[in-house]
Amino acid sequence: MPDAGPSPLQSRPHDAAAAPTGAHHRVTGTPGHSPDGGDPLPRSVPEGAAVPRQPNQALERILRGPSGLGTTGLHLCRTEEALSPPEAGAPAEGEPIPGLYHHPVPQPDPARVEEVGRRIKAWAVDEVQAFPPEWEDQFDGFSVGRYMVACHPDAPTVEHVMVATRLMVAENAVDDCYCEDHGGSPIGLGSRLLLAHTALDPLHTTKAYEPEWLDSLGSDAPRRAYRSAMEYFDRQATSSQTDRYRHDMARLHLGYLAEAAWAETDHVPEVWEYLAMRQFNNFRPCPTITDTVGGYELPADLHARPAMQRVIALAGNATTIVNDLYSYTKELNSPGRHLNLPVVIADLEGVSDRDAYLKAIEVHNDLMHDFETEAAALAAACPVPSVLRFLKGVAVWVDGNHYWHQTNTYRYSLPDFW
Ligand SMILES: CC(C)=CCC/C(C)=C(\C)COP(=O)(O)OP(=O)(O)O
Ligand SMILES: [Mg+2]
Repeated sequence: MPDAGPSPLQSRPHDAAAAPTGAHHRVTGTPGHSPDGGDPLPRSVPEGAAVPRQPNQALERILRGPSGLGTTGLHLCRTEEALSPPEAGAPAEGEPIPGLYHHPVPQPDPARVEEVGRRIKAWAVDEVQAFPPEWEDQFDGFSVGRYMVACHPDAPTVEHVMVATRLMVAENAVDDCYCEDHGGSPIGLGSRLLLAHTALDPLHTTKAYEPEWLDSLGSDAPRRAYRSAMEYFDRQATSSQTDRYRHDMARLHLGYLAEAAWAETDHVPEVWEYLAMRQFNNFRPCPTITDTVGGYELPADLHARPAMQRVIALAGNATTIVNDLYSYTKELNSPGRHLNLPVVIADLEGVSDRDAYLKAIEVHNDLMHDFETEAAALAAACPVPSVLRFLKGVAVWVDGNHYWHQTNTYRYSLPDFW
C-alpha cells in the first residue's frame, strides 16, 4: 500500500493497510510523533476580541505536552487562544461562530487526509456497503478523513487514524439510518439499537441460536459498519480500551433513546434535561479512543478516576454543543422539530431565537472553560505521562472537532444573527 506524503506522521513500513489478519496488535506505550515536533503555534487574539482567561501553569503543560526524557513525541500543536471578534459583522462561510471560545488548529496534513479519505471510501463501499450509491455525495461532503486527521494529529500511522475513521462512519450510519432522516424513526429505535449494540458487545448464547445472531450482523449497513469497525478497533486496542469504548457506546445509545422518547410525543424537556440527554447523545466515544489511536494506553484505573470522568464529560459536552450551534440551521430546515440547545432555550425561556442562540454560545463557552480548568487541575494533581498525553489528546480532539464543524460548509451554515 503506497503511503502518501513525506509527513513524519505517515505510516511506517508495517502500517497495516490491508484488512486485519487476525493477529492482535496491542498498544505498546510508544509515544507517537508530533506533527511538527515543536511548541504550540504563537498566540493570536484578534484585536478587539474578548481577553481570554490566562491558562495556569498546569494547563500550559497540557497544551505544550509533558517535558522530560522520552516525552518529545507527546507534544502536539495546539494554539492557546483565539476568539473570533464578535463585532466583525456576519461571519463569512467557513468562519467560526462569533464569540465562540475555541482554539484554531493547524491545517491537517493534506497527504494524510487524502489517504484516509481513499481508504475509508474503499472500506465503506467494498467492505461494509455502508451507503447506497445515491448517498455518495453526502458521504464525500462529510469529509471524514479531514475530520479524523484534524482530531488525531498524534496517530503514529494512517492505519491508527483509520481505526477512528471507521468508527466515526459507523456511528454516523447508525444515527442517520436508525435515528434520523435516512430512514430513521423513534418508533422501534430501542430494538434496533440493542440489536446493533451486539455488533460491539457480542451475544453469548447457545450454539442453536448463534447463527441467526451472526446473520443479523450483516443484515443492514449500520450493523455491518459497527461490526467491522469494532473488529479493527479491537485489534488495535487493549481489552480495557475495548471495554471503555463499549461502555461509551452504551451511553450514546441511551441518549438516542431519550431523544427519541421526547420526539415521539413532541415533548420539549427542561434545558437541564436536554443537557443531560445531550451528555449521552454525545461525541464522547470519539475523544475517549485518543489513546488507542495514539498507540498508547491510559490505564483503566486512571481513566475511571472521578476527576478524569469529569474532564471527559465536560469535553464531550462542549464538543456536542458545538454541533448544536453549527448544525442549527440544518436542523431547523429538516422535517419535524429537531431539538438542539438554542431551540430548547428559546422554547423554555421565552427569548428570541437570536438570544437563545447567543445564550447557547455562553453555555458552550462555560463548558469549555470548565473543561480546561478541570483538565489543568487533574494534570497538576496526577502528572503521569499517560494522563498528560490523554488530556492533551482529548483537548486536541475538541479543537479538531470545532475545526471540522466550522469548515464543513457542505453540511453546515450559520444563522443570520450578526
Ligand atoms: C460520532 C458520534 C459518536 C456521534 C454521536 C452523536 C451525534 C450524531 C452527534 C453528537 C452529532 O449530533 P447530530 O446528530 O445533531 O449531528 P448533525 O447535527 O446532524 O451533524
Ligand atoms: Mg446537530
